[in-house]
Amino acid sequence: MTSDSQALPTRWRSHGGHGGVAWPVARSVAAAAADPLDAIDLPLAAAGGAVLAVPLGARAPLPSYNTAAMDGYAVAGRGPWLVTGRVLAGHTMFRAILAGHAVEIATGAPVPDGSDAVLPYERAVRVGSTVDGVLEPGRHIRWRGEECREGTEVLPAGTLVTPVVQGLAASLGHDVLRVRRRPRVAILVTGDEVATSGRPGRGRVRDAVGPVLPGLVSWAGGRPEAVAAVEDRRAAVADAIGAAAADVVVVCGACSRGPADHVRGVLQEAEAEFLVEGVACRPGHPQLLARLGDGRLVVGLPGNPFAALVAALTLLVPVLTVMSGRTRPVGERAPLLGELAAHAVDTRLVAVRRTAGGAVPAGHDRPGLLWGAALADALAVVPPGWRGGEVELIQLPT
Ligand SMILES: Nc1nc2c(c(=O)[nH]1)N[C@H]1C(S)=C(S)[C@@H](COP(=O)(O)OP(=O)(O)OC[C@H]3O[C@@H](n4cnc5c(N)ncnc54)[C@H](O)[C@@H]3O)O[C@H]1N2
Ligand code: MOO
Repeated sequence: MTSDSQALPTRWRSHGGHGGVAWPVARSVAAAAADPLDAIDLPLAAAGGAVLAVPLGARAPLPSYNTAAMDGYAVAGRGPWLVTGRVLAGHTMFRAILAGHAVEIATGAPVPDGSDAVLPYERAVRVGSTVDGVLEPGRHIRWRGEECREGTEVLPAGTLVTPVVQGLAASLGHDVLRVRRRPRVAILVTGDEVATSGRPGRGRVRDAVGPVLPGLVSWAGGRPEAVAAVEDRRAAVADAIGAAAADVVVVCGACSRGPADHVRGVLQEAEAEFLVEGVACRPGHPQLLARLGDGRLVVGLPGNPFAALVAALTLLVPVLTVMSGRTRPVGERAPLLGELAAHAVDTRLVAVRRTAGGAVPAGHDRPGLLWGAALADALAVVPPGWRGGEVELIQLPT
């Protein structure tokens, strides 16, 4: 939750024309509408992308035994040393050696008690069964617990479980991680003109939003259900929303005010609480956020694909970020380069590429096409009346 969201009323309504709540307010209302989900235990391999619900601790000292850091000889006392055997990684046959003795040792093998150092092969002179060299006490041994003591808190709660964290957790002896449950997201795509394969013919348009949402949802911390196509009939939209077993239901299309735009009507009939109903931004103003009586959140996205992407980044991503326990990103700012006119009352979301000198508009960012967004790596947030200078950048899904 951001500080600007705390004093906000819970319900915001569009106020005529394009109108709608200010874009930054919509984003804050979305974040404030969600709470982190419960903590669950997941097998290590399945925990990627979730957030630690509790700190990650070391279940063993690391290394867990005195370990050879080089291939060579573990030596005890002063040289030359009598070589009494060989110990490889994974083998523990030499518990201890006496002063004047050495064992050949592989990197990763347990160093026998009594050893003073490991003498690497490169520094060793072997003659028959004796070896000699300059003893550097303590060298080339990773001592038990020197990297991390048992019980040490290594990562705080709230850390995103990345592949690197999964590797670290394995080193520390974890098989299961306690993480925040990731929100389940149902994805409904409406529109009788929408086709899911082939070349779009007359009166048909390829679904360009269904292919975006699963990746965007995962990237933002959620777990997408399979995309479901929904007929442009009120009962079909109502049934699909009603039956969606999810924490968040995303509906694409049918969010405006035309004869086939059923989402608002269905939500009104269900006595949903409207939290955002129209946002003063371009593109993407016909977007909405509502809470159903059973607590599920519904995010309505406009049908135009770039407008849908903008709306998903405005409402859906903050909701999923909070539910999944992730940290909301600190607003990145950069100068906006090139000729660009702000809108008088609406926030513009402009597809840009980051460069060393600032953000450069990618062009091709009409509401109906994802061309500009596909060329871009961020959206520039251009406030109404902006006259130049730095703007906020929001990350596009990767
Ligand atoms: N009287 C008004 N009409 C419209 C307004 C308005 O304020 N008053 N806003 C316009 C804007 S802006 C947008 S955006 C659209 C949003 O309308 P809907 O959310 O109801 O979306 P649809 O009407 O279903 O579709 C709009 C457009 O996008 C195409 N579409 C739909 N779904 C997909 C998809 N999955 N993939 C690709 N393209 C899709 C659809 O064919 C339409 O061309 O409303 C305006 N009208
Ligand atoms: O706001 Mo619409 O979303 O421009 O195409």
